[in-house]
Amino acid sequence: MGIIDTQGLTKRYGQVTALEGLDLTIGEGVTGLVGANGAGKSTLIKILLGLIDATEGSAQVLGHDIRAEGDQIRTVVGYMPEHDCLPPDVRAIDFVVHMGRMSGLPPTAARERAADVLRHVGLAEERYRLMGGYSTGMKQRAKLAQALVHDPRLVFLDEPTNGLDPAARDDMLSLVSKIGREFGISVLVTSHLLGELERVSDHVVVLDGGHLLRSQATTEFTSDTGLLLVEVMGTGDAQTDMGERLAALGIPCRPRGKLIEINAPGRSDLHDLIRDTAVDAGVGLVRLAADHRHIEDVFREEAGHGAPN
Ligand SMILES: Nc1ncnc2c1ncn2[C@@H]1O[C@H](COP(=O)(O)OP(=O)(O)OP(=O)(O)O)[C@@H](O)[C@H]1O
Repeated sequence: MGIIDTQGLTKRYGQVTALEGLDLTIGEGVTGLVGANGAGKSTLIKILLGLIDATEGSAQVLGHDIRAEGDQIRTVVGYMPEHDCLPPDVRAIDFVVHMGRMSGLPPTAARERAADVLRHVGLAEERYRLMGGYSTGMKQRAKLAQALVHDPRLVFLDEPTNGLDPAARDDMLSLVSKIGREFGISVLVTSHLLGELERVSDHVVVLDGGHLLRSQATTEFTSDTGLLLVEVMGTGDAQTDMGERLAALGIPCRPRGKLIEINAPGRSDLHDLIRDTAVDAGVGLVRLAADHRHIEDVFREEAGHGAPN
């Protein structure tokens, strides 16, 4: 049994089928739930929280049945909704304390936990400001803090990077990773950007038009390509010099950006050869690493076109 299990889960909104016969098992750790806009990600989360009813099928969250035990589920699960839900004329500290109280924490514990989680998400001093004046990144952090205040075993984070610039996006993904690895809370995190969650997820679930397309460990997506990537540094055109020397030794290689891509799988002496060649050429070896595929590459190869995006 996983922390989330679904059997034949189906949701129809009138004529629209948002989820179709979903059979899914999700284990502990960080799971990325990816799919294009409208794939059914938010619908799945809302059904698992008991906020909306499934049309057909059944599901359990941490062993609790979603239809009969919604209250128990909400005491052990946190939820960061996709859309802005923060009252603008309330301070973050008061809001998060209130959410803690709503989840059953006594007043003192709620105040302590609220201060703790706001600090963890990077809103230390700012917690005394009204949330109406917050940037998008700060609002996302406040939403995340309220999802964590009652110390849940599992959190649902719906598009936590939405509307963030690249730096804030990176910060949010690091926070997601920290929740999973340092705090030991299991995470189900959604994104419509297929590759975005690769860095932080142990497992990836892909939805497409309400159907389950894949459910796999991230490492299975990002398998070794058999190629080696080398980066060198030196005076003049160190990359070309190194490439020409390797080619002269019969090593198939070509430039890839500022890297040299080497395609010689199965040569056991390759690492030594590259190191010796760098020494002979008088260049510094900055990087020598196996090349891994990215989740987007897997879909591009399989589908012959772009993956859900
Ligand atoms: N309340 C509703 N009434 C009617 N249709 C809905 C409702 N909520 C969602 N839908 C439809 O159900 C489908 C799945 O929507 P859902 O919001 O679950 O997808 P999503 O993967 O979360 O997409 P997004 O990233 O855009 O939020 C879409 O076709 C959407 O238009």
